[in-house]
Amino acid sequence: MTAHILVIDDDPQERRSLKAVIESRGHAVHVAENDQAGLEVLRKMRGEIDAVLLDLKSGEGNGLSVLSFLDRLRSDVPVIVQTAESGTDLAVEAMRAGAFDFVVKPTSLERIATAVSNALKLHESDVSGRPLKRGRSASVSFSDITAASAGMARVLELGRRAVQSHLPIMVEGEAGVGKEMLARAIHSASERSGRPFVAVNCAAIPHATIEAVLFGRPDQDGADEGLIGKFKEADGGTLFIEEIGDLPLHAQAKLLEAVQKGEIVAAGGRSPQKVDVRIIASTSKDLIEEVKASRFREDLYYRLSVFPITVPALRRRKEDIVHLARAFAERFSAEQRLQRPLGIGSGALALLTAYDWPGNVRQLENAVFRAVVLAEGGELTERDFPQVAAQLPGRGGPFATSLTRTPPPAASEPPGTISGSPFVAESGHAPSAALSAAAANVAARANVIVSTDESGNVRKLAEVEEELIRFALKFYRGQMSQVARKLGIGRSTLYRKLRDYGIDPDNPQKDAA
Ligand SMILES: Nc1ncnc2c1ncn2[C@@H]1O[C@H](COP(=O)(O)OP(=O)(O)OP(=O)(O)O)[C@@H](O)[C@H]1O
Repeated sequence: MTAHILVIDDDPQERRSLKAVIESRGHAVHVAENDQAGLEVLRKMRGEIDAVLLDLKSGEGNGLSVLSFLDRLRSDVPVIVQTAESGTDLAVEAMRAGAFDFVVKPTSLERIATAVSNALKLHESDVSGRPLKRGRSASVSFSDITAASAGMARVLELGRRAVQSHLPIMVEGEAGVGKEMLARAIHSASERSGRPFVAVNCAAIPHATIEAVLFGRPDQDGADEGLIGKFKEADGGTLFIEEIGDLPLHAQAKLLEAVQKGEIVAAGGRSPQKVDVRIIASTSKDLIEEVKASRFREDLYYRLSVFPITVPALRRRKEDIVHLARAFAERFSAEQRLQRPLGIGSGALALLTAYDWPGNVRQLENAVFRAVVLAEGGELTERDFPQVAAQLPGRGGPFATSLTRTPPPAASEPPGTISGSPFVAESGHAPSAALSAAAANVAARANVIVSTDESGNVRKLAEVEEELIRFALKFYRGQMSQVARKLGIGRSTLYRKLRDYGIDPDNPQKDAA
């Protein structure tokens, strides 16, 4: 299949070479000499560009505007950024802004061509195979929500309680933490589940039309088509109002009326109409601050916040990461019709847990999706998460090589390394001491149990068992029955093991013990 690749580079010589190598792979190449020209091509060919190869420069017009343009379009076009070694900060910024991959110059044209093929492979499965935001119409139940942490257990408990009441709910939390998923689960578990769940995002609708979108607009003598409005669409069901903090003040007054009286007045209309809608609002902003700054009505705030639920950021519930990653790998393996679900190696789990995930669960979901689509082995390893590795501080020379999947390590290179920085070794190879020490270090921070010791040998079973028991005691806050149940052993066995290992259940940490 011929794909359309946009190359943005100010060096005519580079443009020619890149064009030649990409065309030799059978793709059509469009070139632009700067961001502005690149944006123009993207605008004109909207939907037709399959991947962008972008040269990053420091200073103005550095290429980041291209990423923010694609972000605004909510476009999934993968962008590969190229940077000189001195521009790696910019590359990290680009990865945060959603770049698919980056290569550090000088690099071979071959490597760039591989980056482009990977990007196309991913883009193709994204477009053809993947339900973009978990099949918008699919119903979600509480059991679909992966929740291993105490923070998420609390969220689910509140969510289940909220099902019983008819009060409006306010779901707070950063972008991508799972606010909509929770709202859908509440709806599905409620007596309204047979009626529509309608979502509307205030941040995505121009202020001038938001009243009509929410409350409808009557057909004005056939002058224009009327709008039914989200309230009416959701009648009998649930209306999920996302980013409520972005609702303009004039629409806030109408929403307050709707909440107080259960009636709406269409935009430009006069007569009120009854509606029966349960409102779940969400916000990633601090609404109290918005109230203080007079951007949000206080009375509306109190009306909507009678049942607040805060979904914690993923970095505050790192215990969930391993479970989420495994669940996503299983789901995407099935979606990609792999014969067997891909597992995730301990090194990769340590890496994923050590990272802070500013884009929360959505970012993790996308990283696992990318890894599953591009995976070559039966198990995902650190190599399958180059964007994460690149952003972790304290990794030895993360920018020394390309983030693109590199060929298997040469005999002299220790296995289990990415970009020259060590992690947990893959099975079958004895890792170097430095490698294991670094792995243990990260794992200790990340609550992941490492399988090899400082000299690179497999650790004793008893040591690993002791570590796991200490972890479980901390994790379940000393709830002995829960710890025993989760470890799959009886309480008396647990007590015996505590005695054997000299673990104080009230103070399970080794240093303290
Ligand atoms: N606990 C979870 N278990 C499984 N999948 C999850 C979980 N939390 C979030 N997700 C997935 O992560 C993605 C983002 O979730 P969701 O859209 O609910 O987040 P959000 O907080 O509403 O984001 P935004 O504010 O940006 O709209 C979705 O694809 C969702 O299915």
